[in-house]
Amino acid sequence: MADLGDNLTICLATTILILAIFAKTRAKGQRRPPSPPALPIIGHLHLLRPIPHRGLHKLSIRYGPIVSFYLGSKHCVLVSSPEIAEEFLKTNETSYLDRPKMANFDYLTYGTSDFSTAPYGPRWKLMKKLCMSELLGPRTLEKLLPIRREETRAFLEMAKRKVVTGEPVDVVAELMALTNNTISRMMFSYRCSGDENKAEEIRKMMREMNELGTKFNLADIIWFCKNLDLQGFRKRLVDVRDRYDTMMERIMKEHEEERRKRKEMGNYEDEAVVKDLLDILLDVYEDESSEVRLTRENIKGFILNLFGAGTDTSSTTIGWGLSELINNPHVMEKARQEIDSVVGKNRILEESDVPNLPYLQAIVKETLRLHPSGPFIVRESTKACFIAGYEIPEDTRLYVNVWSLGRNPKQWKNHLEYRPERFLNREEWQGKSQWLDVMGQDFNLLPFGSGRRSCPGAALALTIVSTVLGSSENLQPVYVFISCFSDNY
Ligand code: HEM
Repeated sequence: MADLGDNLTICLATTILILAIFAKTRAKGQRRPPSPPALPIIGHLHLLRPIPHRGLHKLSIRYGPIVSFYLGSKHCVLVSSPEIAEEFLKTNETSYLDRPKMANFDYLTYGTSDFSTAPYGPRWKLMKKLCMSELLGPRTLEKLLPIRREETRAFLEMAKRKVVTGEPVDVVAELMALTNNTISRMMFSYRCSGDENKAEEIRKMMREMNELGTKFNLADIIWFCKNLDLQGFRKRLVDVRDRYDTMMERIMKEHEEERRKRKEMGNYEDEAVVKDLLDILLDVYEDESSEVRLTRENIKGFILNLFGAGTDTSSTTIGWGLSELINNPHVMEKARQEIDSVVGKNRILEESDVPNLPYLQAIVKETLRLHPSGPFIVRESTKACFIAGYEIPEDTRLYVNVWSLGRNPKQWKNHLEYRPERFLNREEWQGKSQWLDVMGQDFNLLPFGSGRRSCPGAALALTIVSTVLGSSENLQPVYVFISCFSDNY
C-alpha cells in the first residue's frame, strides 16, 4: 500500500515537473508583445479611431514601443520606436518584404499584377529595376523636367491670376490638380485638367480608385464576411475597374499606333524623342528577349500604382508645408531670404537650385516629420522571427507608425514644434553622419519607408515638393493668396 502511495507521489511529481518544464518552454517560445483586451470577432478594430495612426499612437503610449493586436482574426504588430523599427525593417528585412493582401486593392490591381502589392520575387525585382533605372531614374527625370516646370508655372500663374481677380481658390483641389497633371503627363502625356475631357475623366476615376483601394473591407479581417459584400463594394469596384481598363486600353492602343509610325519613320530611338513612362513600359512589353515578360495587366497595375502612390502623397505634403509656413512667419521669412540670396528676385526657382537651398530642404524634412503622408509602413511576414525578445509568428501584419516616430519626445527636442533648424544643427544629432537623411537610413524619420521595399518615387517627390514650396515663397502675390486661404487646411 505504502509502495503504491510512493509510486503515485513520484508519478504526480514527475508529471507536474514535465508540465512545468513544458509550460516554461511554451511561455518562453511564445512570448508575445503586450496587447490590450480584445473584443470578440472584431479584435481591436475599434481602437483605430479617430484615424488609424492617431488611434494606434495612443495604444503605443499605453503599451509600449511594440504592441500585438488583432484586426478581426488577423494578427498584427505595431511598432513605434526607431530601434525596433530597425530590427523589423533591416535586421529581419527578408521576412518582411511582402505587402498584405486586401480585397479591394487586389481587385483593382488585377489580382496583384501591379508593383506595389506584387510578392517579393522575380517580377517585383524586374519592376523595381525598371523603376530605379528607367521610369523614375535620373535620366528620365531630367528628360521630363520641362513637364514639371510647365505645370509648376501654370499653377503659380493660376494662383496670381486669381489673387488679382479676387476669385476664391480651393487650395487643396488645385494642389491635387498640379500633382495629377504632372504625374499623368510624365506617364502618358495627358494632362488631368484643362479643356480635355479625357483628362478630367482620368482624374475622377483615379480619385474613385484611390478611395475604394484604401477603404477598410470587412472581408479582409472577419472570416465569415469573406464572401459577403456587406459594405456594397463589389459593384463599385467592377464598375470603376472596367472604366479604367477601357481607358487604359485606349491610351495604350494610341501609344502603340504612334510608336509604330515613329518606328516606320526610323526616329523612335532618336535621343531627341522624349519617351513617356508608358513608352518605357511598352518597350519592355514588346521585348521578347526580356527575362521577365510584362503583361498588359502588369502595365495597367503599374500605372495605377504610380498615380495612386505619387499624386495625393505629394500634394498633401505641399499643403502641409504651406500651412506650416503660414503659421510660422519667421520660418517663411528665413526661407525667403535664403531663396532671394541664391535665386534672386528676377526668376522663379528651378529644380537645380534646390541642392543650394539647405533651409528649404530642412523645411521639407520638418514637414515630412510632423505630417508624413504615408503614416504607416505596412508589410506582411513570410517567416516567424524573434524581435525585441518576442516571438513574432509567420503571417503577421506589421504596422510601423511613421507618424509616431516623427513625434517621439525621446528622439526629438520640443517634438511638436515646427522648427526646420533642427535639421541644420549637428549638435542635435549627436554627430550622426546621416543627420539629414529621409531615405530610410535613419529610423527616427521614415517618411519614404526603408530598405528594398521603400518608396521608389522619393527623389521625384522631394523635387516636386521643394520646387513648388520654394516657388510659392518667392512670389509675393502667391504668398498673399496662400495666407488668405490658409483656413482651408
Ligand atoms: C511625399 C510623397 C511620398 C511619400 C510620403 C511616399 C511614401 C511612401 C511610403 C511610406 C511607401 C512604403 C515604403 C515601405 O514599405 O518601406 C511608399 C511606397 C511606394 N511609393 Fe511612395 N511616397 C511618395 C511619393 C511617391 C511618388 C511621387 C511615387 C511615384 C510616382 C511613389 C511610388 C511608390 C510606389 C510604387 C511604392 C511601392 C513600392 C514597393 O512596394 O516596392 N511614391 N511610398
